Amino acid sequence: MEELKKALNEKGLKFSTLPEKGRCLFAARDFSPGEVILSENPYVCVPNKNKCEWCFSSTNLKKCSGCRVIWYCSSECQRSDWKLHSAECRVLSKVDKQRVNSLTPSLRLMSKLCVKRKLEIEKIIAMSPMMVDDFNATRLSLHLLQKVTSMWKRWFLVSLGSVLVQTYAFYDINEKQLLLYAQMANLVNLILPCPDFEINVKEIAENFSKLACNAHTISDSELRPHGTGLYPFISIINHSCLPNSVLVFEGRLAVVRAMQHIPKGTEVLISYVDIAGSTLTRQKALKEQYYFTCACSRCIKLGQSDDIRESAVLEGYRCKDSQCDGFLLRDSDDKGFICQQCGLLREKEEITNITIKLKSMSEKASVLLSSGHKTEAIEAYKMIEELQLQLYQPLSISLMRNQETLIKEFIQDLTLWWDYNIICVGNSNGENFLRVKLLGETEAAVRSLMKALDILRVTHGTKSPFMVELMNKVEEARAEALYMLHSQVVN
Ligand SMILES: C[S@@+](CC[C@H](N)C(=O)[O-])C[C@H]1O[C@@H](n2cnc3c(N)ncnc32)[C@H](O)[C@@H]1O
Repeated sequence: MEELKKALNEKGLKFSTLPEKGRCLFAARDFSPGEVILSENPYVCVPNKNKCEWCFSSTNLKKCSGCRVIWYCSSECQRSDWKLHSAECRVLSKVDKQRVNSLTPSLRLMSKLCVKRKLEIEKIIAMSPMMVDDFNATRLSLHLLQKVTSMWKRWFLVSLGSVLVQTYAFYDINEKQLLLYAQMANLVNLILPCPDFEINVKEIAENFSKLACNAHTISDSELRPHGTGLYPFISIINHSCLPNSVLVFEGRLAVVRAMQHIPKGTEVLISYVDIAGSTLTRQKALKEQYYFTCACSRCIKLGQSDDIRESAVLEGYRCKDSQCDGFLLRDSDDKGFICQQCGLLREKEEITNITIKLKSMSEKASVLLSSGHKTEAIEAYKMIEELQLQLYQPLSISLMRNQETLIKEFIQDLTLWWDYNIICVGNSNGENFLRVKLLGETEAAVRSLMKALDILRVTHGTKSPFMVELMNKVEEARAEALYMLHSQVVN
């Protein structure tokens, strides 16, 4: 613990604990917007399936010739990973070929964790200042963890009797979760039968519980997930729905940057969930995955008029009268939703019909996209957008997500770039990314582009390869837009 405190102190940070949150990270000096608060390589990480173990690339992949389980895109990546993989390779090479496909990323993360701890304990590699024991397990589950061993035995017996589903119903949600961890621990035991490693099912089940609220999804600058990692220092940072910092990834390196001025003595806070959601949606997500009720300044407004309005705008329906911009609330007779501005009722039946239609259209669009029918998929997403505009508020999250999918497809096809010729900033999970919107005005496009870049400079810095490439592209786009503007004036 002393070593941890010292390491944090050197970074201008202070470790503390609060009764309602557990461990916390405080600023021990002022941080300015865009400044890196903490950057950390993972203690262990695994890529999603079919990606390079080291850099997460999905091209030029070759299987490790030792275990024939994991992939590398180059010999440099293989060399960089060898210290840890050489031990894991021995374990993985003994996995029954039939069972290789059962090695999900979370099982692999667990096996890597076991391997790394063994190497540290045997002093083959240096001990990290923070071990996995330091991670918190979900608070609610802590007292239940003692039950895990007996539970997994019970699960094993019950599953033999093929009545697992009925038995699950006896437990509350947290016990259910724990049973799942025990089940996964048992799987690790079955899949990795290795005499080198004594697998302690209880310890592994505990570690799964710790991973659930401490592991981070490693995503790229466009928020595409590539893997999962454990970052001991970063896992001390608590959540707020109004965060002062943001977590981004540069490859496998996790970087926390200040999004605003953070005065000395302030708690460093990031968002664990999509902050674009309504208070109820955010709280549900936090409760399900992290087992706590957020009491940030946004959440304490739950049920107040401002919060009700915000939720209705983000997740509610629009007025039947297309000229009215009022928000709708459920009427007391449960016939539908009433516009709070003009009093018009939007019937439940109409809403249900559009919702069913949207669901079926979205399923079809997603099948078209995943099967490579890009043009048809884009047309389908445009039709979804039209229907969503009839149902939802203009700032609706569902609408924003659909536009995000459309934009990603357009961006990949640069010939369509200028059809969607304005760029603005979207926000998801507290991280900023570029969004292109159908507005069609070059001057406004350039203004939005520069605004987007200003925000991204704060969240992503200026030196990462993503930002360097982006700034060059933006400069090109700006020059082209100015040329277009100039041509319009001349003609
Ligand atoms: C990644 S850990 C953060 C560090 C944690 N406080 C600890 O003691 O290790 C996530 C856990 O911290 C707690 N937590 C995070 N943010 C919180 C908040 N705003 N209010 C209460 N608990 C919080 C929850 O128990 C959550 O499952």
